[in-house]
Amino acid sequence: MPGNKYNGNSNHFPGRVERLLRVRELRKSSRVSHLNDSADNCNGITEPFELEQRVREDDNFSVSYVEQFLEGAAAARVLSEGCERQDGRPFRQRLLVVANRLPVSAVRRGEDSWSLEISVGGLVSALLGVKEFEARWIGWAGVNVPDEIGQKALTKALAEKRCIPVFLDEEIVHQYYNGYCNNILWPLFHYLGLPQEDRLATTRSFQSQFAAYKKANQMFADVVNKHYEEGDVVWCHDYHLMFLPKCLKEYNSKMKVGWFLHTPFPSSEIHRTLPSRSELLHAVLAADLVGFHTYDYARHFVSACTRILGLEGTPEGVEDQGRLTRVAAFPIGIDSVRFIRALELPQVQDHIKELKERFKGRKVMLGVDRLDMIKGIPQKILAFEKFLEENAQWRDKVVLLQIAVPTRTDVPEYQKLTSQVHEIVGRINGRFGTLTAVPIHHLDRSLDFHALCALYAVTDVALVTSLRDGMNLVSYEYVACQDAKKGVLILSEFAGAAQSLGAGAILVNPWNVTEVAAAIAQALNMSSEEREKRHKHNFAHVTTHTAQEWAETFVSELNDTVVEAQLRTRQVPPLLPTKNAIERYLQSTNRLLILGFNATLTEPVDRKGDQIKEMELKVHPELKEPLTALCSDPKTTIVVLSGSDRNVLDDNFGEYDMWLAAENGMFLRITKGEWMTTMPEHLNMEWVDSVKHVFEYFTERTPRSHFELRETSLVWNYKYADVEFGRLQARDMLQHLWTGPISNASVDVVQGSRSVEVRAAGVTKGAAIDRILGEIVHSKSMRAPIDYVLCIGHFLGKDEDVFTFFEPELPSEGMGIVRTKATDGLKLPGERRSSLKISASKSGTKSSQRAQRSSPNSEKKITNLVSGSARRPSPEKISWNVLDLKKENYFSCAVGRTRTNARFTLGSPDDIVSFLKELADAASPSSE
Ligand SMILES: O=P(O)(O)OC[C@H]1O[C@H](O[C@H]2O[C@H](CO)[C@@H](O)[C@H](O)[C@H]2O)[C@H](O)[C@@H](O)[C@@H]1O
Ligand SMILES: O=c1ccn([C@@H]2O[C@H](COP(=O)(O)OP(=O)(O)O)[C@@H](O)[C@H]2O)c(=O)[nH]1
Repeated sequence: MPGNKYNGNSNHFPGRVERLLRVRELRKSSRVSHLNDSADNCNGITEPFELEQRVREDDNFSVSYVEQFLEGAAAARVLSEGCERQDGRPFRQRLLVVANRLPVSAVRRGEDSWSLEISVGGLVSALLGVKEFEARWIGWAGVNVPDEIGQKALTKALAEKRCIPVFLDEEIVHQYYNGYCNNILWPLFHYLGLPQEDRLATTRSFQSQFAAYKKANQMFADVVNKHYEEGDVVWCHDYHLMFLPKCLKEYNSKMKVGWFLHTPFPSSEIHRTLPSRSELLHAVLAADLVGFHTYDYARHFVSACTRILGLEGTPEGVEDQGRLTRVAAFPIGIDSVRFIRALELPQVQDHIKELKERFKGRKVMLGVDRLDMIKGIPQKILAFEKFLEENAQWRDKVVLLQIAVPTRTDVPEYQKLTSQVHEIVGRINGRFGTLTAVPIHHLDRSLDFHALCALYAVTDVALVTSLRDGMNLVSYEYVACQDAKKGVLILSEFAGAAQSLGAGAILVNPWNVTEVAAAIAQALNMSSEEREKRHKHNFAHVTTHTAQEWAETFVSELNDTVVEAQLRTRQVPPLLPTKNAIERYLQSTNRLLILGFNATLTEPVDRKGDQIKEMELKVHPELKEPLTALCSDPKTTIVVLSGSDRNVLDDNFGEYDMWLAAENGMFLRITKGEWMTTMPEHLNMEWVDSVKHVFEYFTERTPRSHFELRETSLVWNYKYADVEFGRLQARDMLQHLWTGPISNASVDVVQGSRSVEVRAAGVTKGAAIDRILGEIVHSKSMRAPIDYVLCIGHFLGKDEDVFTFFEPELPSEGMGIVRTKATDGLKLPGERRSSLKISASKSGTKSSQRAQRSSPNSEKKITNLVSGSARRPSPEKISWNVLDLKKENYFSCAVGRTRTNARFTLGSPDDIVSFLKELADAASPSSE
């Protein structure tokens, strides 16, 4: 195959980790040199100072911060390492960030005037921390703009902030954002289950919401496509845009597309309840790189793809027909410097003073959450109530400040939550409050950045009790602002942050109100030494694992994933050049077509796999005509070479005029004649009973696995069993076969992707082929050599020796098969061709000799193996080149595999059908 092992290319391609380590080093040294450059800067303004200066100068801090980010002040240094444009200027990679929400929400002030306010939420906070790229942000401005004047004016206002709007009308927002995103995906991904469909009005059924979701995603894609320039990196964010990678790749398969999920990805058992589960997974898999906050979420995603879609999960990601979607964990961080520096600002200091005064003599606990059911606000307040109940001495000495930012207020579940929280807070304040003080201060609003930083800095304990949370940046921000006070973080074990801040925090199960109450007591009573130790640990994490690091790592892995895919593609043989294969076929005089059966000529089955249907192999109904036509051509010999047993081939191909080679060529029959065996005479089959016991044992213990007892092999198949259990069982089985009592038997154990096969040693399709050829040549009384070979199949690695058997490009030395290079006068200078000399007195004798060579234990004679099968009598001695094959006339083709020895590939049996139809049409007498 071009570019495969025969090329002997010894160039060293650095592996993925090697490449990523290099990029990381470059990034680090670039940062050092950047800092040095900045320090040497004559006006002395380094980037953070510049930011701070702007903060001081600008009342509207948030918008200026957005501006600072979007102006790409620090530009794309990382990826520009070593890359200069021809004009010597550094290459700047553009990053298109695509998220449902823009970092600013628009408020209409007049027909053509708009003001912009920063959007609240973890995604916005994190991405604003990313300053290394020349970024454009594409998203929805959070407002319906039906008129053209308004749209134009808003587009212009946003363009100044390097934001590009996607205009979604009210109905779409209702069905896509409030409906599918926030009423279906959001609760499902946070383990809150799906809403009952009958609770929704008919216009809000799953179907219509999903249709709106797809439509909205296409609208985002249209805007990206409009602004995309070659070389850009497109980074899609979150559950709102799971369809986007697919839409983008359909438009331009070369686009570098990454997708990152900010929420948890739930266990596959939860995801599989979603009616559109498969479509969504496939759409995400169109991306080059898929990222999650934690390894757990990544693992759940891969497992959903293997269990629901039946794809292969590998340590790198998910593989579908040779294409890999890389899946990995990229824990997000915050721009810690921004918080640390903000604490020094006079307005923040003023806030801090005020707060200290206000809560003098009391310990202050803080909760900052969007008012969302995933944040566990009711559970938090109930735990606080329990704490007050059990610790009367603390009642007038502690206060809980709960900032509950209103969010998704159009969704009924969120409205209900607001009332529920108000009710509980009222009850507790009524119960424990005094005339002058209440234990809970509950605010239904957001705070500005400075007020938030001040709160983070003065409070003694932060209480994060999310029932599930993708990461939870509030916990990071709290730690960043606590370097003076060293407050305690109580953190839900169900927040992604628990994996990174778990060492320093007190981890709790938020559902266990008693445990949380105890954690509150522990935090309030903690010694300063312990607080310091815990804080130090988490502070180190928060200040090193920043939002910048997160984005740089993601984008550099995305770039690298594309490089890796290109390297992989180079190793993948090209698609079968069908036109050329047909042309060469028409020009040749003695053609041999070797066709596999299973997954080559079989009827397509539903992707999920219907076990009963699939186990009964059926030839593709559309192949009837082309096969009949091709078989009737006297210049063409067709052999179906399969692992299946004789009955299966009889049932499927009995009506055609062709050769059937069952059990990997151990039995051969021309359809007009009897079955004969080409089996080596002394093939040892004494192991069969022992292996059968082993297979029975594993089949009994592995639901939905089955085994097939053939005459020369046994196959245990676990394709329909639980994939992970099946693999474990296969491992156990293989261990036993390799090391147990039958390990010395003369067998080969062949591992398929979801099967284990045990065969007599030396039995392969390649080993059988010259015996088969001998019989065919003899039976057809062939006198002219075969000058065209087409060999197509979905073969196990071990059987791919049938591809190499005919390979004119291969040196003949060292091959276990009898082949000679053509040396006759027909050979032209520089011409490569394969030839096969049949020189033994009978093909069967030659075959059995070879089988003996490859299996030292095969001296025991095979007896009565097949009743009713005749061993062919010796054909008369023939000694001539039966094969005279120019490389241009050899077409080996793997079906549905990309790692192969074949020269070419085809994707599926459907492609074979189209090709054979075309071939038969071209060869039919009417088209001549
Ligand atoms: O824009 P909204 O619908 O009002 O919601 C705000 C954001 O909430 C979610 O944030 C998540 O991202 C954070 C950063 O990665 C993470 O720390 C947090 O755990 C997540 O809940 C949502 O994923 C965003 O899309 C929303 O913008
Ligand atoms: O009044 C507020 C309350 C919160 N936040 C920000 O909202 C984000 C919340 O992110 P988190 O990851 O904790 O949860 P999410 O809301 O994204 O689910 C944090 O960056 C907070 O600083 C804010 O800007 N103003």
